Amino acid sequence: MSGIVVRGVSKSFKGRRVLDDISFIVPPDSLCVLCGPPHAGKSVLLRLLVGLETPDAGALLLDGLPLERIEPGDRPIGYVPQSFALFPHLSVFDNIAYPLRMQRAAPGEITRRVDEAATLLRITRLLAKLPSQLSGGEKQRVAIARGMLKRARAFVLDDPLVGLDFKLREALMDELKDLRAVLGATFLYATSDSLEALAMADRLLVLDAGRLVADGDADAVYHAPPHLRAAELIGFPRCNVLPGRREGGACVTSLGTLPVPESGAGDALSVAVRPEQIMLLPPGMQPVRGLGGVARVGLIENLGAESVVYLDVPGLRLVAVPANDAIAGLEVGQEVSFAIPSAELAMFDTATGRPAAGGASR
Ligand SMILES: Nc1ncnc2c1ncn2[C@@H]1O[C@H](COP(=O)(O)OP(=O)(O)OP(=O)(O)O)[C@@H](O)[C@H]1O
Repeated sequence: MSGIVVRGVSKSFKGRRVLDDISFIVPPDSLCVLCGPPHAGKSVLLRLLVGLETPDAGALLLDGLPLERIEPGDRPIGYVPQSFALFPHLSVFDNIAYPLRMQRAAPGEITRRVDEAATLLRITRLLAKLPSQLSGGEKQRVAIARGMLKRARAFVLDDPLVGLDFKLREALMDELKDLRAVLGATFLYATSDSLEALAMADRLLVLDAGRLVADGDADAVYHAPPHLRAAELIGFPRCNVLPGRREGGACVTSLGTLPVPESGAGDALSVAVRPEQIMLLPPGMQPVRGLGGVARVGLIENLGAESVVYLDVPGLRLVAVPANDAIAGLEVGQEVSFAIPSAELAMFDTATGRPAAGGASR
């Protein structure tokens, strides 16, 4: 099997399991994003691939080759670590050249390869500068160039855009996607930012507390999350989670009742409601089917292209991103009717986080 294969990998530190039986494949020549909150285990997983840590169990393969048989320094994997720690006393050229010097490459080759990487990352004009003379974004480009220098079939990038302002991140995201295509390489890219993950990913892996809770096409993970934690972790503004309980063939929530078929799921259920699934209704109109009710507008955040509206209902604050024409004239404190069509809602067994089979989820 080509690409990166992670099979049944577990890792503990001092008896505390930080990766629990992780399996996935990054197909060759694709960009796969590993997304998860801080401490999920993303860095540890990438460090296992490059050989900075050793797994307790499981196998890691690249293009069919078991990585444990290859010395860490010889693995054909480029690595952009999270803390890119450039040497402050070395020029940009020497920082990028450092791994090649360690490999005792010939001076001519070093110059050629550094120039090549600098051209790709558009930092040629910075080569003579010291890190202290660079902006945050420029430092990041230098770190990426250094990671890309290796003749590698795969690259792992650990949250390479963390801490940059949004505009720069957007630009670098596009550049990294182009760069991957130019290199024709396999990328595994870790981030804790779910919007970055959705923007970057061909394929999306969601890691939560050392467990893989989603693995699939980014769009599918967003619209039909395979686990409650994936619904909660992917998307901004955050997904609303409505507590419910099974009563016969129904899931009863404080906003109404949904049909739920018999399954192995427990009686405590959670309904995931994306902010854009909440519809504000014109005055006097009541929801016909699905969930809904009357809420007081708690807060309106204008994000430019869209507005986030916080709706207070007894015991619950819902986050909504209504259609633009629905919010015209809306004011804080006002009462509004809202509806949540049931057809697109995902429902989960609260105890396990797994989909409550069938139900209203797609
Ligand atoms: N060498 C180590 N010794 C002990 N614990 C470690 C070690 N490396 C990582 N951990 C622990 O493993 C867990 C996962 O860490 P990891 O750095 O992989 O998280 P992460 O998902 O990359 O988070 P972040 O987004 O904050 O970088 C954390 O609880 C961390 O403290």
